[in-house]
Amino acid sequence: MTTTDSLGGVVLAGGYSTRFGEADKAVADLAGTPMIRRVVDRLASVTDEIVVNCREDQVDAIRDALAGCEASTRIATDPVPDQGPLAGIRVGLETVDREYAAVVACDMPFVDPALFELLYDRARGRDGAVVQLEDEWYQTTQAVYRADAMADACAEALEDGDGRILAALEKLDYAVVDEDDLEGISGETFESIDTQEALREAESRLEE
Ligand SMILES: Nc1nc2c(ncn2[C@@H]2O[C@H](COP(=O)(O)OP(=O)(O)OP(=O)(O)O)[C@@H](O)[C@H]2O)c(=O)[nH]1
Ligand SMILES: [Mg+2]
Repeated sequence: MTTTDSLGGVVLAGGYSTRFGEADKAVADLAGTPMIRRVVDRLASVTDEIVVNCREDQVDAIRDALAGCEASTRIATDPVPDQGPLAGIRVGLETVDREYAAVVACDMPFVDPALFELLYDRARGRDGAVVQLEDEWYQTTQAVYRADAMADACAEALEDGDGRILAALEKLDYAVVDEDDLEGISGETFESIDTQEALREAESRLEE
């Protein structure tokens, strides 16, 4: 991994989207554009290298969904599928060639790129920056991490048999960004589309 002053990006797409039904939510159409493409396009405005993590059997469909994207993306597949998001973060961060990387899940089509600028700023000199909303979990799938530190922490947590993203985070020196720091950031940024119903609801808003 090299040290540059630029930010890389990792898009997590290796899950089975069971709440979504038969289809893969990563490539699901949201108002004419696949969800993952929306995420990549937004991430591309603040990063100069994007790695998509998924399973081997998703590669063709994801390549199709990203065809013609302005941002060039590399795909890094899970050596073993279904090991949880922590394993996906590890693969993505081991592949990305930047000191810091913005990590975002493929089902967050309204992700605000400005959030990553804020998180990158807070993360510098440390191992990462993560938002904690009031009374809520850390937003670990929309965060900035020092790639090698978080990849190592993920590997250690997985070796310990602890697949929680928080188990990896606890090993890091990370900055916490709270709600008061999010002025100017879109309120929709953390919305994740987990079900067909959520997809339809998001679609109706986009078509308003
Ligand atoms: N590589 C990898 N990524 C995963 C795995 N499970 C979830 N993810 C990713 O982590 C992010 C958040 O996970 P979820 O929203 O629970 O997605 P999901 O697991 O595909 O969907 P559900 O089956 O409905 O929980 C998504 O971007 C997923 O693609 C996994 O086992 N391996
Ligand atoms: Mg899941």
